[in-house]
Amino acid sequence: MPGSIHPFSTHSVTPQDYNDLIEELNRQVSAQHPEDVLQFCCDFFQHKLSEERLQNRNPTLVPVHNPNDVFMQESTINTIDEEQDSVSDDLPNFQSARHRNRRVSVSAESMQPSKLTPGSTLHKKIPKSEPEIAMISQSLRCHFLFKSLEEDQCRQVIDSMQEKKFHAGETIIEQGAVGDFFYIVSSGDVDCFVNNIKVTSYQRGGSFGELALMYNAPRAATLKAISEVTLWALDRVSFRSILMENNAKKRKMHEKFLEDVPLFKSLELSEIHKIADALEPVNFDDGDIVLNEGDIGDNFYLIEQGEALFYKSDGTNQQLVNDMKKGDYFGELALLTDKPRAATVVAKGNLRCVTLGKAAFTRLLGPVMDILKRNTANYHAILKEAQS
Ligand SMILES: Nc1ncnc2c1ncn2[C@@H]1O[C@@H]2COP(=O)(O)O[C@H]2[C@H]1O
Repeated sequence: MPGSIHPFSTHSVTPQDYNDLIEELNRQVSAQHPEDVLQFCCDFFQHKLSEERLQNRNPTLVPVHNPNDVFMQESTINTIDEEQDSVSDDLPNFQSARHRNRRVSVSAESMQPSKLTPGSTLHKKIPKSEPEIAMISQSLRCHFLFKSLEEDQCRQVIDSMQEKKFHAGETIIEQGAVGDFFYIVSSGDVDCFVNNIKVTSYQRGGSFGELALMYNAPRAATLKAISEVTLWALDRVSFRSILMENNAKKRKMHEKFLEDVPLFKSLELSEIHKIADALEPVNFDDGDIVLNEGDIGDNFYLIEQGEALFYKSDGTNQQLVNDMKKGDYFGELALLTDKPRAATVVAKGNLRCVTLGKAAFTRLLGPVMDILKRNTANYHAILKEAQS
């Protein structure tokens, strides 16, 4: 616009403004002691830039945020048609990742739920049949990310989901691409490949595509339709606006505890965060059976509070073989070996645990798998001793 000052030009920032910014940054760095100072500074300025752009209603392109962005500001990814766009090619995480039929622009927009007013475009209501609503609702209830949502948040997720159809052979998600949607399968079969190796498949009620949206990471796997497929898709903006605040609370709650768990001492903070996100709390009263010897194993447990007793059957009696306390873990043996549970676990007093399902256990505990395997040798020794 001739004669007008660009709202983000240096003209709008006085030397005093600049000094104030630097001082604020210094204060935050001193208060929060970030592990990655450069990333922290980068997030700080991105946050400021996004705020200013929002105020000026000029959502131009900004870089993608760090998954651990403490400023709770998220970039909004809009998928737009190839022929329409004005796209940034300098998105650090996603430079080479471009979807086949879509191009991706990243614009500054607040993801804080408090800033999303009802009736805004983010709170859309896409009509669905009752059976589809029931199916989506059931699928969400089984998903670690959505399980703890309030009823109205769940409803928002369901309302926001849009139908997408794919033909047999079509790629739904490409490994390395930018994350744009989280999906629930309505009908058809979908195969999942990591580095061209099939790792799993999904049918009606199955869901995928959450990782890239949660962590601003490139897609971790390729998903292909192997029949005619209909999916319900939750766009990135809705996903983050509904889920992330909820998740931040959960992360805060478990983070401190996880950092003190000896097994996780070697992990990076970002790895701890991912584990915290996937945890599900479970409580037991005195004498409750947590799991039974001989059962199929489907969960890994960490003791957050209380004590657990381990019993092994000698054919007629139950023998006490071990006990565990806060920070200890159990349940990994059956997951590592695909064998039935090797002992019965009983709560002594009130027992509070957090659990990881098998898929999350395999995906997230890769970095400590060697330690887990090494430690199973101790169990074998304990169990042998108890049986002799
Ligand atoms: N072994 C696996 N590794 C990575 N992603 C997986 C795996 N199994 C299933 N997936 C899903 O495949 C999705 C690919 O996109 P995302 O990375 O967003 O989220 C990923 C998960 O939902």
